[in-house]
Amino acid sequence: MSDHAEPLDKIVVQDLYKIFGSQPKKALALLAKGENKDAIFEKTGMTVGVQGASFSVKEGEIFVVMGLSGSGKSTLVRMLNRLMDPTSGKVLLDGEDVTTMDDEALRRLRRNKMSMVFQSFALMPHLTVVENVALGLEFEGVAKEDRLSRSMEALEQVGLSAWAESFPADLSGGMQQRVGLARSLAVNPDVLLMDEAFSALDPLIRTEMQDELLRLQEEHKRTVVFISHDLDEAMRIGDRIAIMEGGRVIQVGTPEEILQNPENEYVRAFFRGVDPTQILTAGDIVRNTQVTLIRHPGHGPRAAMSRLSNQDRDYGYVLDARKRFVGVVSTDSLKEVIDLPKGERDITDAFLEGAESVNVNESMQEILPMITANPWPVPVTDDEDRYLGVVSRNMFLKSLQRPDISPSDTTDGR
Ligand SMILES: Nc1ncnc2c1ncn2[C@@H]1O[C@H](COP(=O)(O)OP(=O)(O)OP(=O)(O)O)[C@@H](O)[C@H]1O
Repeated sequence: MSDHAEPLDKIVVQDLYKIFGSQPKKALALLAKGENKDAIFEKTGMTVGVQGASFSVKEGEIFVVMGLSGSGKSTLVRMLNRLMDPTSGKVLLDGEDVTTMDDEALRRLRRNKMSMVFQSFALMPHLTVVENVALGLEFEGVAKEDRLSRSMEALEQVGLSAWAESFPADLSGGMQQRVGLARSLAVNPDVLLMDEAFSALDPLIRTEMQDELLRLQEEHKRTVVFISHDLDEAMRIGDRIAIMEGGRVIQVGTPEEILQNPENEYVRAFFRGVDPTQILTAGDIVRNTQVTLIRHPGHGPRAAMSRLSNQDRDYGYVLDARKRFVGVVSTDSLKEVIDLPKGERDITDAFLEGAESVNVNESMQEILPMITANPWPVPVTDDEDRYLGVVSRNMFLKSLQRPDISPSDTTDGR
């Protein structure tokens, strides 16, 4: 039983379509007949922006929408707050249908619930930083004192309160992007829509902004829909990723799920570019706490079994008397051994194949195939073959989000 209730669906998208052109119905009819985007454009001159998108975004998660240029990411996300009107389908926010909202309801939605951060937005050079942040609120008709205090709060959240009275020209590119983020945060939205918000930044500042977003999430847990065409970014910040191809959402899942089970060649091609694995070693992310260690010899299968069951684990690591890692046992295999005639019941019989250990210095690139192929975590040993801990797929993926590991301080040979 879990202590935590499942997060609620914050946004539910149901069979959403966007056709650009004068006769959308004609294009929808052709889509229904199974014609594809290119054929429809050729026959009718109409462009299929998004077709049949259905998914939900959970409260508090960072949901990344990823895909090649022209795959429909921006169109999809702009329909969430009705910057674009869908041709058909529904978008529910907290159960309320956004697609049927009138102008007043839409204004309220954008003022209180959903705000959008763009890749490039113009800061007014003659306005101070805090006035620039307040601009969004002014636009939404918020009273002046309220505007300034909310803007100061937002600047504090992005670490720029000391710059409130400065002018944009005094700020670096990264700081200016923070001002853009602060502008959206000032609305105090439940939902942040971020359209390639960090793509124009140089790589170091981009990583810094990703960390900033993750830090803000720890404090506030907003629901974030983040468009990116960059897998590293998606894996680093995304709780789940939706992959778009030719207007369709072809796969939604955690990075781990997609990595393990890519829907098609297009998705696989994205994940071929997984790069951060090259800069992390197993030792960087090894963790001792997740496993139960079983001494061998000395513990019979029954004792090992009870240790595992006591801790609610399906597997344990077996060490020899000198604490060297010798293998893995699962409860299933232990059960089989317990059924053997007495005298033959050795824990060794229960060792699983494939739980090869890796050295602490091996890079994640090298152990990634093991991590994806095996259902259990991969044990990590030091140069003297002493067991140190395990690396699991989950930890590997999580490690991409760890701000304390930066590419510059993870080197091979540590
Ligand atoms: N206003 C428009 N009028 C006509 N076609 C459009 C319009 N906006 C987008 N499209 C088309 O819809 C499709 C999806 O475009 P969209 O901008 O949503 O893709 P994207 O994945 O966000 O691309 P990018 O990464 O380049 O921003 C493309 O074929 C595009 O040409």
